[in-house]
Amino acid sequence: MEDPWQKAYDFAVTVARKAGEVIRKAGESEIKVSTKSSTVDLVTKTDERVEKIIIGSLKEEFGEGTHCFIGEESVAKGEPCILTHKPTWIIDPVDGTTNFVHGFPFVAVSIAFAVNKQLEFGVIYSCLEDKMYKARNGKGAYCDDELIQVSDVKDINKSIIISEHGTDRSPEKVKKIFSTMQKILCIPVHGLRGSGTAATNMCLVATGAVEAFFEIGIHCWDIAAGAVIVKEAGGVLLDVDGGPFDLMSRRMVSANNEVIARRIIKEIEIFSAERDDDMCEIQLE
Ligand SMILES: O=P(O)(O)O[C@H]1[C@H](O)[C@@H](O)[C@H](O)[C@H](O)[C@@H]1O
Ligand SMILES: [Mg+2]
Repeated sequence: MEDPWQKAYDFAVTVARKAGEVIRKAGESEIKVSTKSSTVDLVTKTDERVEKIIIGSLKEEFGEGTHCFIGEESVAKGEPCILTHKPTWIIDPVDGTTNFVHGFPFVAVSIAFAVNKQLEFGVIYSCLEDKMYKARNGKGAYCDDELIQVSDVKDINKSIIISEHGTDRSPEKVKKIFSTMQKILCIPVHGLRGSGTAATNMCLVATGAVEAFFEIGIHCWDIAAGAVIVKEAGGVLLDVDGGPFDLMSRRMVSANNEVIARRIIKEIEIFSAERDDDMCEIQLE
């Protein structure tokens, strides 16, 4: 049967590579930082420029009317962040902006595509490592055309777990984040890690380099592509309270299997994060 989204998938890979080249070549002035709101959420000219390139290319190829776009920088400028039944591109032009600014070598372009509120495919280009991760619903996950698979570790004591601190520095949230990390470290696990980009972290789960990655406070554009890649590599996605994964909830556990995911969930101290789709006042559907 003909796949209606094959062209979109191939195009996403091409656009992600093109965006990654722009990031790699960014000059001094394009790395200059401004800070969003009261957090330490950094943004550079490159974030904005790359998002324009990606959305511009997609609009040119697929038309503005039929496809919708949720992009980190567009939402920051007031565009709606609502997932409707329409074909929707979910884009993080530079995942790991803080890394990018500091020259810490993990920066990713993340592009996902959803139809009828279901994720159809995800593409993550880890542009400084030059690794292209991609997955389509029901068709497996790949890194540079090689099939990837999550680890088969079921014993939490033999695991490496990734967690991030996010960008919110309110003391009560930071306290909960570190308390959770302490509890997980002392289970004990082999180690705790963090690459500074949710997209790359999810690729590390998908390749079996780590057993799990969880975070509260991430956004749909950080994790949409990674969600398809983890699932297609044989992993699981859950909410931090053990319920079903919700892309717009700003919280997620991704893991190699449910045993590991649920063991971590037991230790997570949950704090509130405003939903992505509550950030917008206009409801489109
Ligand atoms: O803002 P960008 O796109 O760089 O993304 C975020 C990361 O992906 C998070 O895991 C991470 O914890 C931070 O919140 C970071 O901001
Ligand atoms: Mg991001």
